[in-house]
Amino acid sequence: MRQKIVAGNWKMNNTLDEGLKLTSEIVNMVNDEVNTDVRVILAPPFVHLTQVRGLVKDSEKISLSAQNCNENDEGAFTGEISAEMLASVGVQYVILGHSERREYFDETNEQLAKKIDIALANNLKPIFCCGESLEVRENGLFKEFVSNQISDSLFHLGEEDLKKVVIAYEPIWAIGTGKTASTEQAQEMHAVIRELLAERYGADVAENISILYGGSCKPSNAPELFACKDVDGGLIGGASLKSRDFLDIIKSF
Ligand SMILES: O=C(CO)COP(=O)(O)O
Repeated sequence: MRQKIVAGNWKMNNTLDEGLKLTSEIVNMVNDEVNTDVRVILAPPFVHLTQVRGLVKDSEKISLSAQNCNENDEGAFTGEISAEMLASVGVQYVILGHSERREYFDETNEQLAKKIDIALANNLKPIFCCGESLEVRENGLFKEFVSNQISDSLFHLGEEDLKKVVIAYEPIWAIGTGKTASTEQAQEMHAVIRELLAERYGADVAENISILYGGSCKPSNAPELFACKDVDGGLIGGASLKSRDFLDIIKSF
């Protein structure tokens, strides 16, 4: 059975107090209401990680993620955070290749391959994001585009490392726009991704990789998205900032 996952990417939102309040609400609600085998992941800003970790560390269902890491081991990279630092404060996952980082910070597939390697070397599980712009969707080349993102950044990995990666398909035209991919569009791309993984790593490996959907996922559309055969959960932005909405999404399986 593939791991079901709902991850909340807070992006650059919440002061520390707000983040801790949100975390406490989520911890209580997950304890009280969630009895399925879904893994809940919180990805707060870097400066919240240590204290959020204090609140979630006793929860069997909740894990902690960072939103990025640098591709180098250590050194003169002012303002950056290494994978080793994240591991040292108890972080278990790291989001890599989010479209906002690709767009605003010019992250390339090649750079992301290095980030994936350094994350894995420090026992962090990458949540690797991929997804096409509206322009690429409309010119019809979206399957090739997303397949290239995945093969360029992940296909140098051996099987054991690839098994530790979670993939998040986030069509850029659906992020923060209120415009969700239809279930057909989501399922179609998730199946393309799984088939690509099967061709490179074999059907058994592909069957066990969790592929999350992201982009305007909310309580009203999560049930139908999560019911798709190849959708194993969601990477949630805006709706993860409200505990009730986030919980309702977690309970949508
Ligand atoms: O980018 C996302 C999660 O990483 C999705 O954001 P929204 O859920 O706000 O559209």
